[in-house]
Amino acid sequence: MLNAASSSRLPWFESLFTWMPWDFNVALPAPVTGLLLVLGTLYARSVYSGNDTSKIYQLGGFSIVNAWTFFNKRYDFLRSNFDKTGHELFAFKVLHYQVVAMSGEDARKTFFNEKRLSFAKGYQLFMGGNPDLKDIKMEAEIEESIELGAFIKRLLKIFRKDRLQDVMPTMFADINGRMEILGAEGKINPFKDIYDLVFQLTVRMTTCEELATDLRMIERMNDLYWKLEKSSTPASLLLPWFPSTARKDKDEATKSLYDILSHYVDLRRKAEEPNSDAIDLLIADGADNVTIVSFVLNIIFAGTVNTGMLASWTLVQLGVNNEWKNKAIAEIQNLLTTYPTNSHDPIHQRLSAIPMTAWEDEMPIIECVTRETLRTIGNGTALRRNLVDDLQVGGKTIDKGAFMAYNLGDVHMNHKYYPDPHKFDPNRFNTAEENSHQGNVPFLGWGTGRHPCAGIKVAKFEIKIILALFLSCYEYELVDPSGKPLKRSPQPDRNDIQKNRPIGEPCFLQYRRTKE
Ligand code: HEM
Repeated sequence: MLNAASSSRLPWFESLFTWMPWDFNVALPAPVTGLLLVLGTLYARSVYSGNDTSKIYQLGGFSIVNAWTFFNKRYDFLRSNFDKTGHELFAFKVLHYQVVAMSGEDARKTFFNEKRLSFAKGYQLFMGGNPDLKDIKMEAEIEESIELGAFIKRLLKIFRKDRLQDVMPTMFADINGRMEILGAEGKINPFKDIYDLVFQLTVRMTTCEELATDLRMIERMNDLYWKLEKSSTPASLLLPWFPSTARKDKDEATKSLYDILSHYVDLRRKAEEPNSDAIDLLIADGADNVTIVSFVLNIIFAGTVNTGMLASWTLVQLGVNNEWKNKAIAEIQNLLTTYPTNSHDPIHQRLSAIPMTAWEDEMPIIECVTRETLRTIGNGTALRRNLVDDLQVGGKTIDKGAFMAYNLGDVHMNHKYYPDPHKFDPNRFNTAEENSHQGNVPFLGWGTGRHPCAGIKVAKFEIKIILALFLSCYEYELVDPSGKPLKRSPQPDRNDIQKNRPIGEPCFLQYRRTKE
C-alpha cells in the first residue's frame, strides 16, 4: 500500500528518466527508495574515481545521467566539471559514446583547426532542431566534405552582395509591413516577434516570391520548425530507432516541411518566365527537388535560430543601455544624411537606398554592439567527432570515434581575455581598443579555423536592417510582464542549446511609433 508517509520521490532519480520516452514520474515505495539511495551513493562515489593521470580524466557516474545533463544542462555540466576536476580535458560517456570536453588554448586550437575532425558528425548526434531529410529517407549519402562544400558554394551564391542589394527594398517592405501590424504603440516579446520576422526574411531570401508573400504559409512553416525543436529530445536523437512520440513528431514535421517546399519548387519549375529568386537559381543550376528542399530547410534553420537570437538580444541590450542606443541611432541618421533621398519618403524606403557597401563597412557602432552582444550570449558548445587513431591534445590521446565538445564560454566568459566578462561593454570592440590588445583576444562568435560561419554577412545585414528600421521609427524601453521598466538586461539561459532565451520571466520591448 502506498501512502504519503511510506512513499517518496527522488528528484535525481526522476531526472534520469525525464528524457526517456515513457513517464517515470511516479511515487516510489519505501524499499525501492532505500535501494535507490544506495545506488545513488554509489553513483556519487564513482563520479571522480579511478583515474590514470597519463590518460584523459574520465568522469564516472551513470552514462544515462551524463546523457541527461549533457543535453538539458549542457553549459552547467561542462563548466561545473571543469571547475571540480581542475583539468583542461575530461571525458565522459553518453550511453556508449565517449565525449571529451575540452578547454584552454591548446585544446581550442586543435578543436578548430585540425582537419581530421568531422564537423557534421559532431553535431549529428547531440544537436537537434534542424530538419534532416535523411530522417524521412530522402537524401542520398554523399561524402561529408563534398556535401558541406556544395552546401556552402550554393549558400555563397544565393547570398552574393548584388543579390542582397536587389532584395533589400523588399526586405525593408517586409519589416515595415510587420511594424504596421504592430500599430502606434504596444509591447512585443522580442524572442517571439523578432524571431518570426527573421524567419520571414530568411524565407524571402532563400525561396520565392509566391511563398515569401504568403504569410499564413510562413506561419505554418514556423510552427513546424517549433515542433522540430520541441521534438529534439535526448531520446529522439540518441535512440532514433525507438518509436517515441518525439521521434514521430520530428519525422512528421520534417515530412510536412518537405511537402510544402517541394510544392513551391514544382511551381517554379512550371513557371513560364524564370526569375532571380533563390529557388529559380537553384533550379537553373540543375538541382533536384530533394537537394533544393534540403538546402533551403537547413538555411532557414541556421539563419533563423542564430540571427533571430542575436537580433533579439541586441534590441534587449539597447533597451537598457541608452548611451549605446543613442549612438546607434546617430549612426543610422548619419548614413541617411550621407546617402540622401527624398526626405518625404517613408523611412523604410530611404533606408533601402543606402548601398550594400555602407551596410557592411560604415556602421562601426552597431558592429561593436552586436559583437559584444554575441560575446555575452554566444556561449554555445561547438561539437566535433574524431576520425583518426592518434589525435594528441595536451599530451593525451583522444580515441578514434570520440566526440569532442568545446564551449565558447571558455573564451567569451574568460577574465583573462574579457575582464568583468558579465559586463556589457561594446567599447571592448572599438577598433582602437582591439588594436591595443594587438589582436590577441580570441572571439569565437562567428566560429574560427576550418569552419567559420558561412552566413556571417547575411546575418549581420539582416540584423542591421531590423535595428535600423526599429531604432529610426520607435522609442522603446525594456519592461517586465507588468510593464515596469527594467534597469538591467536579463541573463541568457546558457543551457538553452537551441535559442539562448532569457532566464526567468519574459521581458518585452514597450514601444511608441515616432516616425513613418
Ligand atoms: C547571428 C547569426 C549567426 C551566428 C552567431 C553564427 C555562428 C556560427 C558559428 C559559431 C559557427 C562555427 C561553429 C563551429 O565551429 O562548430 C558557424 C558556422 C556556420 N554557419 Fe553560422 N552563424 C550565424 C548565422 C548563420 C547564417 C544566417 C547562416 C546561413 C544562412 C549560417 C551558416 C553557417 C554554416 C554553413 C556554418 C558551417 C561552415 C563550415 O562548415 O565551413 N550561419 N556559424
